[in-house]
Amino acid sequence: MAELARDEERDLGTERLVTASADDVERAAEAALRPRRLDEFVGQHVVREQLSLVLEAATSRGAPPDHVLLSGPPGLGKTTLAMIVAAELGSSLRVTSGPAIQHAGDLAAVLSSLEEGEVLFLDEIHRLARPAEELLYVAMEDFRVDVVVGKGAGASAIPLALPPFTVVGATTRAGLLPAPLRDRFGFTGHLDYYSSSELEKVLHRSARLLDVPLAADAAAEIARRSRGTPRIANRLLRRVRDWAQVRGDGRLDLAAARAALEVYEVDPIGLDRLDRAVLDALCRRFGGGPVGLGTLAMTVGEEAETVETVAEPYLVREGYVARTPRGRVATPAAWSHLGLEPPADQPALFRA
Ligand SMILES: Nc1ncnc2c1ncn2[C@@H]1O[C@H](COP(=O)(O)OP(=O)(O)OP(=O)(O)O)[C@@H](O)[C@H]1O
Repeated sequence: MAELARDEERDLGTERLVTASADDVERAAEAALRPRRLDEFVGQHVVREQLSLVLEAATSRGAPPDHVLLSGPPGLGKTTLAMIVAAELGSSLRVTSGPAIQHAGDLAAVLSSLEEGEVLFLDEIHRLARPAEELLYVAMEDFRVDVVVGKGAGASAIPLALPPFTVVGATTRAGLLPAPLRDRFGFTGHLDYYSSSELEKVLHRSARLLDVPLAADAAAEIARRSRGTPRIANRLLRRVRDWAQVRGDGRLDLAAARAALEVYEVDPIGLDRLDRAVLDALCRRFGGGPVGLGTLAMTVGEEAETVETVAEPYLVREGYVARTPRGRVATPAAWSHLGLEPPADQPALFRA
């Protein structure tokens, strides 16, 4: 069920400007903006410092580092960091993902083709099938895969030694990883949402790479609307660039940023049309709630899953909506964002 929700989020999310996930076309556009080395990677100071120690120590020992697990929401830089790990080690990166591996044999084929010191990036590692997961434990710990030959009672396993390599696993749901798999990672880093000033740095760096003039106040405006996520910041930057080229004078200043983001219906705190429709329904139609998810979804003309997986996570994270056992409730921040006064009989939960 959790997986269904995740897929739903991906399918529906790609149509939104403020989604944290990306489709293949966008990933191609992103490639040009990826930091290549650890010192270009903005923010995440703790993970960066810890990872840099792991990598430097391994390099000075002349041996591959411990396996690395990166967890955190989409769009915060897990893939970028995996690429950086390979670059810092001066080795090549092989990329696959949990859903791409249908059978244990697929993973055995990837593992047995690895060369010494290579980095294997396993995205969405929490979605590996159980038999593949078990094969991975052994490969990570003993650098060995057991190749099964024959079928049924006559089947036997032939151990195949692997050269030392490093797995970089990425997951948006570390909690779903079984403990034995989690334990195989010598280093685990959790990526968190970025501050506005970190996102401004990301934006200035991207603007330099795209060769567009980005004013400081425009960068601050875009950063504020980017939901703490570099992927969203870079996407909004590209839309502001479009506006400046077509409707403006090519400069990405504050007026251009505001005008472009108004066209794309991304409001001053990064809410889009659906987010605002949810808040609006909660406050104006249901007096702040509590209201059930199904009713709320029907009111905004969306499926319940869409409201739950696409709009709600950010609204809840930012404190505009609370989920209570009796239903969804608008917080005082939601009322004030809509420019409305909360009614005197607001749920007890939020009365001063
Ligand atoms: N710390 C950072 N500094 C600069 N740019 C960043 C940083 N983190 C991410 N980005 C940019 O954001 C985009 C998305 O990053 P990335 O693909 O690494 O995210 P992800 O966490 O792997 O997402 P997903 O879980 O969807 O695969 C990239 O284009 C990258 O350039």
